[in-house]
Amino acid sequence: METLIIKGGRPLKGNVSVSGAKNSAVALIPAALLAESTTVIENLPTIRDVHVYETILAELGAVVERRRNEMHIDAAALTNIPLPNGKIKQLRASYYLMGALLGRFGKAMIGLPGGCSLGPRPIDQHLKGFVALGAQVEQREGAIYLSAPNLKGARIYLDVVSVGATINIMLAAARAEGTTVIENAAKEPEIIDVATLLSSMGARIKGAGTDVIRIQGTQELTGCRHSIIPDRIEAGTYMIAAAATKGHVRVENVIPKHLEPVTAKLREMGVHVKEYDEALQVRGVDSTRKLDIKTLPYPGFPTDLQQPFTALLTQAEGTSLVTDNIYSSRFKHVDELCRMGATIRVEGRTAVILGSTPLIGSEVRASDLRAGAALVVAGLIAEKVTRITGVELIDRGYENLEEKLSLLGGHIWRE
Ligand SMILES: CC(=O)N[C@H]1[C@@H](OP(=O)(O)OP(=O)(O)OC[C@H]2O[C@@H](n3ccc(=O)[nH]c3=O)[C@H](O)[C@@H]2O)O[C@H](CO)[C@@H](O)[C@@H]1O
Ligand SMILES: C=C(OP(=O)(O)O)C(=O)O
Repeated sequence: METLIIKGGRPLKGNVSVSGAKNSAVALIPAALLAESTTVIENLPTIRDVHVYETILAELGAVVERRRNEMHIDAAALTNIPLPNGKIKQLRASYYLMGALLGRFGKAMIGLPGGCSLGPRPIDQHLKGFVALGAQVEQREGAIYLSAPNLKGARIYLDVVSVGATINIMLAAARAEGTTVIENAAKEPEIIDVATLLSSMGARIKGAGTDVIRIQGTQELTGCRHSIIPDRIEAGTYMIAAAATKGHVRVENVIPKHLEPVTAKLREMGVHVKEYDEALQVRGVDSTRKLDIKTLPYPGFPTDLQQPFTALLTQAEGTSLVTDNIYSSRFKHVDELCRMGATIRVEGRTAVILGSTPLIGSEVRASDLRAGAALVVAGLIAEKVTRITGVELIDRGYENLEEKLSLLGGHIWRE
């Protein structure tokens, strides 16, 4: 079992470069299976979710080659074997194999996905979309069976704004006959990234990034080359860590627009944030003001940064409120932060965080990916040594976390 060890109390200083986005990578890899020729994905982060996907692709018969941060995927000889469980359960985004295999073969059998446990995470909107495209859907013994000899474009209104359902429907629709219209679609930058790849492969997609997306499908998708957008959640985590340690950090290789909600909230606290074309510079201050945060679908404040931000708010002056409107129980980090001396109580979907609280290094466990990020931020602030277990969950989404933080002067290592 690996442990992350952090000796806190050192301000982070210097430059850090952000990797490609996890939530794009895990959608672009299955999207590549829609073509019968080679797709090259650049700026791929070296994270566990990508590694698990690589092994699933090998099981399916795709020829996968890794060259540094590139993945070459030749899906010409792909086979449509059932994927009931195992690797499928190790990540949330395995659900994209439903849309990809349905599009490519007209049928698929996939186990229910895993991913971070944040409260109920149904996939009813994904399935509603597949049914609208003409698929028969059956759920039994923990797996989904999909079959659609002829996928046909349709108008689909999502009852819930869902990143996964929007992308999954786009994948299947890219090879459907005719036009699909997704209404009340999610607008996250990762959706635009997937639309860009599918367009380069030959589908015609309009409206990605708005709440109405039109996809004109084709059977003629071909491989292409695509570079992944920067990971706004990784970038936000370094911005929060810089503010929390009262450091001075330039976060490079970012799209500042994608981080507007984080920049706005840091500025509201009194933290200095400067925007450049492809970088954000964060300078922490001695005293910060309390805040209220409400998570929302993009362009609102991202739920994936609510947990690390909570660690920062233990240092603000006054009592802050963090409400998660996306997930009902994304608060498993709270008990661990309290173990480190924080005073936080959870009332329904809201964490009430008492500020100006010194944190003391302790033995804590990352229950999920961003809970882990919250504990890393807390460990960087805390007096004495913090030992974090559950590191494999942090590895799902952060490339070279200790190296990047060490280069910024953080005292962090893995045992
Ligand atoms: C791999 C990936 O990209 N993961 C991201 C994706 O997860 P994921 O795609 O799973 O999240 P969704 O956007 O689908 O979920 C948003 C909300 O809709 C609900 N819902 C979703 C689908 C559905 O069929 N029915 C339903 O009720 C969910 O329970 C949740 O309350 O977006 C989340 C919200 O920004 C992020 O936290 C995750 O990091
Ligand atoms: C919740 C997350 O990931 P996933 O949906 O892959 O579990 C996340 O990246 O914070």
